[in-house]
Amino acid sequence: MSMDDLKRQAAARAVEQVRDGMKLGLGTGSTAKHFVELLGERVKAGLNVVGVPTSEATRADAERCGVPLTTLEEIDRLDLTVDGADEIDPNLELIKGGGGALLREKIVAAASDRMIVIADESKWVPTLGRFPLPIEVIPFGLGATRRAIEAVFAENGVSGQMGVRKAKDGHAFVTDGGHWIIDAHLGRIPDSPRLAAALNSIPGVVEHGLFIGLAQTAVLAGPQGIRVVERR
Ligand SMILES: O=C(CO)[C@H](O)[C@H](O)COP(=O)(O)O
Repeated sequence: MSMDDLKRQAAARAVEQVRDGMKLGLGTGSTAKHFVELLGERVKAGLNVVGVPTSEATRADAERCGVPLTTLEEIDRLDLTVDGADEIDPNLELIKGGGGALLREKIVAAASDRMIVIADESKWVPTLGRFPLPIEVIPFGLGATRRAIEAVFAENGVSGQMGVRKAKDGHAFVTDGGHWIIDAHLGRIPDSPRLAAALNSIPGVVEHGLFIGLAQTAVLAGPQGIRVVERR
């Protein structure tokens, strides 16, 4: 079974949690894309839902699949967000942002009563940090922001190479919000809630990929089947 088959299986399990009338957050990435496609099939069969997309890519996918869309201006809260992740630890803390959509993903997850994270088993880790931590920054004053990030890393006992993410054309990758992303190769983040709070305090940091206390459920698909982990 391919990795993509596993991602689709996790997405299919999450679609089972969707009820008629729900307001949904629609994640970004290859796993979330399966969810949008499967949701679109149910909408065509008569399911009544609305979704808030977490990226322009997901907006395009949802439109293609016939999933009705709304915004967080038009509605106050979402019932459920389903999104992928780059890493998931046993406390259901996450690293997200490999696809560059972390800012909208976090806004949407925080506006949701429940978040289900869907992934293949390879995303499950004992400790976050093997995947480079994405940090979304304002391009202005980048040097100062980088130094402030380095100082926060030192205070939190982590270190590693940092680089501005590049697009395929070699220029800086620009997020949907018009910002840049620094990827920090930390290897291991012993206290992710503490690091997350410290990064939030840096001027110039718009958002970071540590999702703390947001996911209630992880649906992990592996060769042996599906494992569902609930927040303790
Ligand atoms: O955070 C994300 C995008 O910003 C994605 O959810 C994350 O990168 C996982 O992607 P995939 O499902 O393609 O492995």
